Order: sequence, then structure tokens, then C-alpha cells
Amino acid sequence: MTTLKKIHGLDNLKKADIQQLEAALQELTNGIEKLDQESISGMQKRLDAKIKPLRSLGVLEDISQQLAGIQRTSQPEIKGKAVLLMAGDHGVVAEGVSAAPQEITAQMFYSYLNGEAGINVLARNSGAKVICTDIGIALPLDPPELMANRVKNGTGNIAHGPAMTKQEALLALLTGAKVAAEAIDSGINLLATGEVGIGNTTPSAALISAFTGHTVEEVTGRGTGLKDDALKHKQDVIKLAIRVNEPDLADPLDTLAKIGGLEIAALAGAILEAAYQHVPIILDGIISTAAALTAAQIAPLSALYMISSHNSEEQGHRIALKQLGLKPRLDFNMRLGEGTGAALMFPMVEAALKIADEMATFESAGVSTGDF
Ligand SMILES: O=C(O)c1ccc[n+]([C@@H]2O[C@H](COP(=O)([O-])O)[C@@H](O)[C@H]2O)c1
Ligand SMILES: Cc1cc2nc[nH]c2cc1C
Repeated sequence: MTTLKKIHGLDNLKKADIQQLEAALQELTNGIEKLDQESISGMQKRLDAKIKPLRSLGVLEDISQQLAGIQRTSQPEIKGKAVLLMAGDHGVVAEGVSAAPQEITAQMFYSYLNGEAGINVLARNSGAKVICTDIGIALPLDPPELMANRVKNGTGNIAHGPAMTKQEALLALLTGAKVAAEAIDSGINLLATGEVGIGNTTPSAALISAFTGHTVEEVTGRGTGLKDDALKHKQDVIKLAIRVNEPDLADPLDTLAKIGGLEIAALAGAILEAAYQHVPIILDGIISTAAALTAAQIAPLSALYMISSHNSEEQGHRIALKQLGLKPRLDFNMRLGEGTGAALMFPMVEAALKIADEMATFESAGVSTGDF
């Protein structure tokens, strides 16, 4: 993995003050462009010449066109794939909002590094790397270098106060951007989002409720497996968190800092960086999509670079996708997170480009054309 010298004008994010971090984010968001329409039309022409009724490959054709628009060529290529897995803890677990104990975040982080978790298996299956970042685990890690990107040891308890300061949220976001930029610099040009963080379906639901206007009940699910009573309690905690913190909904960074999470901020930054660098990014489940919503609130054009994957069992995921103008493509009753749903989408994206590259045309195959 390469280490970039500068990220949006800054040499050392940790040493930057809030104005410098704000300026870097501004530079990042201002640089996100629309997709290239000429390349999209060029891809559509290529697809329309293939031996099939027009548009008969449906979503595969949509994906080919999106990739053409993103890469700004009618001949897009995938050179390398990676899941960016961000790990962070949540002070709100003290309220009993998760069925799992907090130490699992750190324990699972080692499993990812050892290549033995669900995401490692599915990423390997698709020939993708898993790039793991501790952005805010609560426990110390060994060796300490693993904590190089950590912003703080978990968020504050949002039932009592803000998750992060604005400076911490900016730092987490730009660190996520840096991780994405390093991956892209190493030759990766198809990214996917992944995360681990016990308790993180709580801030995800809070953000989705804040950004979509849907009720807390509509967007809150059972996470790792809460029973009925505990689900009702989780909803009450989320309502309390929104009441106590009074996020300024017109200011996405304020909302992210007050009721979000460190890994959510890092994923939002990674998504913005992917868009900035004309790289498509596949979204995983509810936490990834809460990050994507945050990114789209900061820079609406970033949504054009997102590819949806599955429909998480976690209530609220579909609502968040809809707000982004996306539909789930796989319905596998999954709710693991880590990027597992997104990793299943890698072969679909590659299949879409293979159609454009390998399928015969009416002319090359000598197949008759007609009104279809
Ligand atoms: O991706 C999803 O849609 C998803 C749905 C439910 C749970 N998770 C994972 O489970 C953890 C969060 O669940 P919880 O109950 O602790 O909030 C976190 O590590 C996520 O990766 C992930
Ligand atoms: C075991 C376990 C694995 C996970 N991976 C992502 N979130 C998780 C939560 C738990 C509880």
C-alpha cells in the first residue's frame, strides 16, 4: 500500500486545525463532477449493437453505462477491487442498544486482519482486497501501529451528548478520504464500503431518520439481534439522542458529528474521495448507506458514483437507498455488515463490463436485426 504525501492540500491531517480541515473538505466536495454523458451514450451504442433485444440486459446495462460515465470513457475497465473496512466503537452501547458486547469490534478487527471473517471469504471469492482501518475502536490494539488512523477511542454516548466534535468528524471523514485515495493510488478502481462497530446501527438509524424525515420506528431495526422490548428501548434512545443533541439538519457535518459515528464519517469521506477521483463505489448495508446519505448531503453529485448491492434485513436500509435514488440489487436476507453484501456485487459489475467487451454484435455474428 502506498502512503500519499498530501490529501487535499494537507500533509498531516492530525496536526491540521479545524479551518484547514474545513478547507480540505471544501476542496474535495468542489471537485466532484457530474458523469460524462458522451461516454454514457457511447456505451449505450456499444450495448445496442449486441445480439439481444434492446435493453434486455436491464441493470447490467445500467451499470455499464454508469461505469462509462464515471470513468469518462465508453470503454471502462476494472483494474483492481477493494473493500474499505472501517472500524469504530460507540459510547451509546452503554444504553443497552446492541445484543453484542463492545469488545467484539476489536476482536473482529483481528479476524479481518487474519483473513478469516465473512468479508475476507467473500472478497477473496471476488478477487478483491480488504483494507482495514481502525478509525475509532475503544480498546487498545497490538501492535500499536494498527491504531495509526484512530481519531479517538470510540464516540461519546449520543444519549447524553455529541458523538464527536466537528473537528473529530472532519478528521475521521478526511482520514477515510485518505484511505480511499491510497487504495486508488495503488491501482484499485472499484471500491466497496464495509464496517464493523458494535452499536453502529443506532447512529445509522438516527442519521437516516434525520436526513430522510422518516420516523425513528420506520428506520430502526434489531441490529445484531435485539428482542422486541430491547428494540423499543433502542428506538427511545435514538429519539432521546436526536432531542438532546438538536442536530442542525441543514448542516450535514453538524448532524454527523452529533449523532453519527467515526466509521460512518470515514466511509462518507471514502465515498466522497471515490467520487472526486472518478471511481465507482459499491454500498453495503445500513451503516454504509447512512454514510452514503451523509456524503450525498455534503455533496449531492457523489450519489452518481454509488452502486447499491443488497437489501439488508435491517429496517431503514431500503429507505436510505431510496432517498439516494438507488434500488437494492440482491435480496439475500443478510445483516452482517463488514462489506459482505457489497462484495457479492463485484462479479455483477465485472459481468456488466464483460457484456460490453465480449458479446458479439449483430454485424460480427451475422444475426438479423428487427424491430426489437
Ligand atoms: O450492514 C448491515 O445492514 C448490518 C445490519 C445489522 C448489523 N450489522 C453489523 O452488526 C454491528 C451493529 O449491530 P448493533 O446491533 O451492534 O448495532 C456492526 O458491527 C455491523 O457491521 C450490519
Ligand atoms: C460476531 C459478529 C461479527 C460481526 N461483523 C460485523 N458485525 C458483527 C457483529 C458480531 C456480533
